[in-house]
Amino acid sequence: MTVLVTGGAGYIGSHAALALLDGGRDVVVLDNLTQGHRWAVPAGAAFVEGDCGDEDLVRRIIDEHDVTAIMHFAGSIIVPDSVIYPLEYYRNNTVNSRALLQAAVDSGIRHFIFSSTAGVYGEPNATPINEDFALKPISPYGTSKMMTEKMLADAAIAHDFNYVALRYFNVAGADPKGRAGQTSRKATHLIKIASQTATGVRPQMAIYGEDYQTPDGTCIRDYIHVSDLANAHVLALEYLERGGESDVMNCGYGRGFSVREVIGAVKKVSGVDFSVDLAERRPGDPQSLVAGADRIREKLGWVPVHDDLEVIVRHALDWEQSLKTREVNAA
Ligand SMILES: NC(=O)c1ccc[n+]([C@@H]2O[C@H](COP(=O)([O-])OP(=O)(O)OC[C@H]3O[C@@H](n4cnc5c(N)ncnc54)[C@H](O)[C@@H]3O)[C@@H](O)[C@H]2O)c1
Ligand SMILES: O=c1ccn([C@@H]2O[C@H](COP(=O)(O)OP(=O)(O)O[C@H]3O[C@H](CO)[C@@H](O)[C@H](O)[C@H]3O)[C@@H](O)[C@H]2O)c(=O)[nH]1
Repeated sequence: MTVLVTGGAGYIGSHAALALLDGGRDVVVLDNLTQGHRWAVPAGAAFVEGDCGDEDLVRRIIDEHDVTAIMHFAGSIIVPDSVIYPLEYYRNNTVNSRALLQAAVDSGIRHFIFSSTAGVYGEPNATPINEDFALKPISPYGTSKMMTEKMLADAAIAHDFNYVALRYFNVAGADPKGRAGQTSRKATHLIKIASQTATGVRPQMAIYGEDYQTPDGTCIRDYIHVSDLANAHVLALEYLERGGESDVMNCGYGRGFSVREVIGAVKKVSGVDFSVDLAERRPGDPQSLVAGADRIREKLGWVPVHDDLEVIVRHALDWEQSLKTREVNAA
């Protein structure tokens, strides 16, 4: 009765592994460490270094660890990179997910939870975005995730498993106990970058586009605390184990903040008035993404506990400081 967590050496997967372990479950992490770190895998989880697209390896892990459910976080995650390297994104996010799914079906896995994204909606013309909105991704990243959702839906009809695809909006913050956080080698996320700038890791940052049709001209996103998101995965697993129907669910708080508001919050919480430039729009960026977040609350009984931008920012800043100490100690 073990949960296989692909991508569990990365940001969200490591928090989900912690949440599972905190709940008394056994966890095995599979990660190829292209982005994640061995030290980010929580103590208490078994670890296998390898690729989630390696069907034989996955079948072996399922067998050896008595895996009954899979949480699939492994993937390539940077929207603008996907515009430049689309085939790489389809390989890692779609082709490798197909292989993982094949191994799961072959091995009789009954429950599957997938990291999808708000990026599957593209540029919707209404807000908040509900799960039944049309899927019209505007980046290869979004399309690569949408294709995996479609595979899951078809495979769940043909085979004996149920699944939840969780469509994350913008994930941020860090474990409140300081056990995990965002460590990506190539950080692009707004709150991470602003926290790095506030803590002196970067000299300055830029706002990508101030000419959007929003109140202050900058893009709007719905920021969800990573620990609330990790908890949603545990609830989704319990739901599937109760025999819940396969479904897709948005993960967000239902409230949007502009890029300027986020930077203002980081300056306020850190007390540092760092330098911010203005840059061109970034390719593949939708103007506004805010979750319609009723379904997950109703179906999973999910009740977020960190639904506060300043709390998210505080935890992100604390993690950034702890990373600096870690680097000093490692040097
Ligand atoms: N961070 C966000 O805001 C966000 C939003 C929506 C969806 N998601 C999705 O959530 C998942 C996790 O994202 P994250 O922010 O933790 O990213 P991350 O880069 O921190 O973690 C991904 C992990 O997967 C590993 N990995 C990548 N390809 C692999 C492969 N083929 N086999 C094995 N391991 C592999 C990496 O080494 C890394 O540890 C991704 O699928 C991402 O698309 C993230
Ligand atoms: O230095 C920066 C970084 C970001 N932004 C802007 O901030 C907003 C948010 O950007 P970012 O934090 O990079 O997140 P997204 O591009 O919205 O994508 C994230 O959120 C998506 C779901 O909404 C996920 O699918 C992706 O994996 C995840 O990277 C966008 O308008 C960016 O242009 C800046 O202005 N300056």
